[in-house]
Amino acid sequence: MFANTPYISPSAFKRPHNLKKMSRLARCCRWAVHFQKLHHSHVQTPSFLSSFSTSASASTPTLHSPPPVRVELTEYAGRGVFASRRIGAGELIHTAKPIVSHPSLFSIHGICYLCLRKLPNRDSSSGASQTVSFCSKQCEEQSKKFYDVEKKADWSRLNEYCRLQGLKYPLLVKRLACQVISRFVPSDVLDILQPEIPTSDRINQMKKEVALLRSTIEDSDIEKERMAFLTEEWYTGVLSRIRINAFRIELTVGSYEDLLSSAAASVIAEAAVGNAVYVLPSLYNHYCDPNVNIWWTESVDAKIKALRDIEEGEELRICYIDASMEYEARQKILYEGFGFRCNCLRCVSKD
Ligand SMILES: C[S@@+](CC[C@H](N)C(=O)[O-])C[C@H]1O[C@@H](n2cnc3c(N)ncnc32)[C@H](O)[C@@H]1O
Repeated sequence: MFANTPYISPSAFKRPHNLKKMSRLARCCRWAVHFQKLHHSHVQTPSFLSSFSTSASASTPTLHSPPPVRVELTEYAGRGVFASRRIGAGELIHTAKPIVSHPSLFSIHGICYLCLRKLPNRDSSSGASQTVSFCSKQCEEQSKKFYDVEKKADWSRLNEYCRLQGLKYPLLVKRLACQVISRFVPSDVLDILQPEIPTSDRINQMKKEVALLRSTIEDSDIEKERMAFLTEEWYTGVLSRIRINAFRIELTVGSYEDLLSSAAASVIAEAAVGNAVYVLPSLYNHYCDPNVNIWWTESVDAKIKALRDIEEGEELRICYIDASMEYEARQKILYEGFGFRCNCLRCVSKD
């Protein structure tokens, strides 16, 4: 299983030339240590750690070969993902399972509560009295631990808060908190990801949210000591990482019926079925003319595919936003959402 985690180049650990490099190095070392801690942890190993798979051709993924990538420090953006061999256009580079996922409140009754797969004959927008469902015994089994915790509490206040404010990430934190309480993942599972630096407004908002989350869990019969991790510091750290690293999951259309319902959903609300955070996909940097693409077909399991031929040693980059947007709009969203100004060739030529 550990063999399937991406390779970190030893050169990333050698002869730092200056302090900036040393601090980047320290972050990279912490990341490697986290992988080891997770691997040796007595906590049940979550499925995302064994999820990397790759293939020589997109149609025949093999489960146990490591992906043809390595994680290294870049000159401009902390860590990045690089090709460890030549990769052909169209090749499925790897797949990934999420650390944490949650359906959007709009889709919640029409999709599997764990893998976000569409449930047959379900109208996603129907009544709030409906309970959530799983698409298979396997998803039900995998969710059992955190769902047993979740079922003990009344989440209506948190759901209402998210609905009114148009927020989705507190739902991911709620799910993660239930996973930690049920000992499905350690409380520091997201620490390997880069956090955003929150503004003071955001910090105040997060203080309110953690109070809401704590009081909801306190009102259930979960033992106090199992929620000791749930502090303002934990919530802020987790949400700051989710904000930079969460993916909005839009399933690619499979049938004519799917096409109609996704068209309807995009008019009524939005086409995303939910949000999720992964490990390896979160290490890809952004480029406005990307060489790889991340996409979802029937479930939350992500697929990373080469958009063109990639040489060994080339950095693999995805586009975080809608690449068809104009230069100014792209710069604004990247700066406000991800905290950086893009210097890619398209942006330099203001394309
Ligand atoms: C999802 S993380 C990507 C992995 C990250 N480099 C790391 O070390 O964990 C997104 C963050 O990486 C940095 N980043 C990604 N693409 C960038 C780019 N094209 N230029 C500058 N910074 C970038 C930004 O700080 C951004 O908020």
